[in-house]
Amino acid sequence: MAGTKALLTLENFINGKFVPCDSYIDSYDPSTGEVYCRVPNSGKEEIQAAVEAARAAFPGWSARSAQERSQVLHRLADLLEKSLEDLAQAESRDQGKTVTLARTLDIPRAVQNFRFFASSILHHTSECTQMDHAGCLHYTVRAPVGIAGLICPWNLPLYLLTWKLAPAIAAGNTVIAKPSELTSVTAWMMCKLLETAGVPPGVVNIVFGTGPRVGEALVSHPEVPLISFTGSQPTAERITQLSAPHCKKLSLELGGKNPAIIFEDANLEECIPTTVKSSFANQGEICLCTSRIFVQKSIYSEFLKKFVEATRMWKVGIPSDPSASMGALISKAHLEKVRSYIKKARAEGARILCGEGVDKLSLPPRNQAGYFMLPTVITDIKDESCCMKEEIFGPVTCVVPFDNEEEVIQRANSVKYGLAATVWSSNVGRVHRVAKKLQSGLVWTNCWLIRELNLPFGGMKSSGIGREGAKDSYEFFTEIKTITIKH
Ligand SMILES: NC(=O)C1=CN([C@@H]2O[C@H](COP(=O)(O)OP(=O)(O)OC[C@H]3O[C@@H](n4cnc5c(N)ncnc54)[C@H](O)[C@@H]3O)[C@@H](O)[C@H]2O)C=CC1
Ligand SMILES: N/C(=C\C=C\C(=O)O)C(=O)O
Repeated sequence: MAGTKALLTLENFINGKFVPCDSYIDSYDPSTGEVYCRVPNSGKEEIQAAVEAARAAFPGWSARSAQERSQVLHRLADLLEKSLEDLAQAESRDQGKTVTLARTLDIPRAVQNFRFFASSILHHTSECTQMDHAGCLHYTVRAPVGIAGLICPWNLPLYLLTWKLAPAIAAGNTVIAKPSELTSVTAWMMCKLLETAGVPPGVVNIVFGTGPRVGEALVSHPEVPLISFTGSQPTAERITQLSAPHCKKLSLELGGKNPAIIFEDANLEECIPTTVKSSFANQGEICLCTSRIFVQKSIYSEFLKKFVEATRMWKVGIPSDPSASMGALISKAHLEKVRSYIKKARAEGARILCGEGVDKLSLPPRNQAGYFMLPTVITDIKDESCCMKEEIFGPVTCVVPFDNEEEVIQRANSVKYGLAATVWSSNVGRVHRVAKKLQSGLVWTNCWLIRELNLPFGGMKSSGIGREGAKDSYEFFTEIKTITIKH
């Protein structure tokens, strides 16, 4: 345990108050490898207190009109926006990503999440049907489910927390959220804004700590009927097991092994920079990142040469460096895991074209113990290799050739995941055909990560269960009832 004097110490936020905890976990600055923060190591007791607060707040919050709740969300968005720079600096320090990315992606999207659901909650309609022969009118009503449990990962901390929190409270639920123990700071900072925004005590409770301890206490609690989770597949399995005895409603947003399919008629001027970005943005730590690049044989050599050149320009630097495209990975353990995949690829006879073990990474002395690595491109690798099958979740991408459309669709679909794919071609018919046949919840053609928050987001196969978005999140965070009126 590091000396605690200068360390930032977080507290749980329960019933509108910051509450200290009996024990704490060290949290590291990924760019230096030093402990800089202490995160509450909460457990069952803290979850019980949060459940009591959320239960007490539910009748009042759920009885408010959608317009009133919408106004609160708008105020919270405005307050977050005012703190954008502080939040961006904190997110970067906690997660390792560049300040530029936090400033231009993470925090703006957190603000947008509140504004988006503040607006969309006002526009839902319900169904109504007539049954004249029986003299009946049928209609549906929706009601908030109750206390929503939200469990979030470390890669896009405030971005993904607010993507769950905003629709949950907009729909009238009260919430207990558990951020990742690796990245808890911006959630704690957001708690300081809740009262000013007009969020009543107990509506939003944030309990910090590890998955096995506080995460499981939340999932197992009988008064939490709904869990929204983003993270890894093994954790999703555990959450499913613990939820089963209570028949909980589950939304599981999991990993991917996302293909990019690049046909010979692709516009390489656009495709190459976008595919570098889709492979390495946020250090490759986004579930939507590309990690298998299939390139049609006739342009394979040209693509590979230009792609490696462009990857070498994707600068790794300390997170505050405005010219850096990539910062540090989340943890030492994760860095080692990512590196181990490159070792395995090399042992299998694959070629590492740039990055780890090939190029030299230069860092200031203070950052030598940080969790940095270079973006790495692997080729001459078999589809059966673990690097082509498993989610690495780091700055590593594999490039392989293909002959024709049917073959590449079959190969792209040959993994257990089905989250996101990109297709590059100027043939509109082909783009439609291929997109339709890919086993993937999201397909971007000639682009990547252009998000329309109204439409369903989520994966098929082992990439998860359920979808998030305007209508989908509303349906998940509410229960529907059919009412029949005989007249
Ligand atoms: N969105 C995604 O697709 C993400 C995928 N991952 C994948 O997962 C791998 C491992 O990353 P982790 O942070 O370990 O992911 P994880 O799935 O263990 O963690 C995600 C969240 O679940 C919580 N959690 C862990 N065990 C739990 C349990 N038994 N009950 C309830 N909550 C629990 C964690 O504390 C964290 O808040 C990554 O290398 C990556 O491959 C990680 C983060 C996000
Ligand atoms: N769920 C993840 C990303 C979501 C992005 C979005 O909603 O735009 C992830 O990386 O885990």
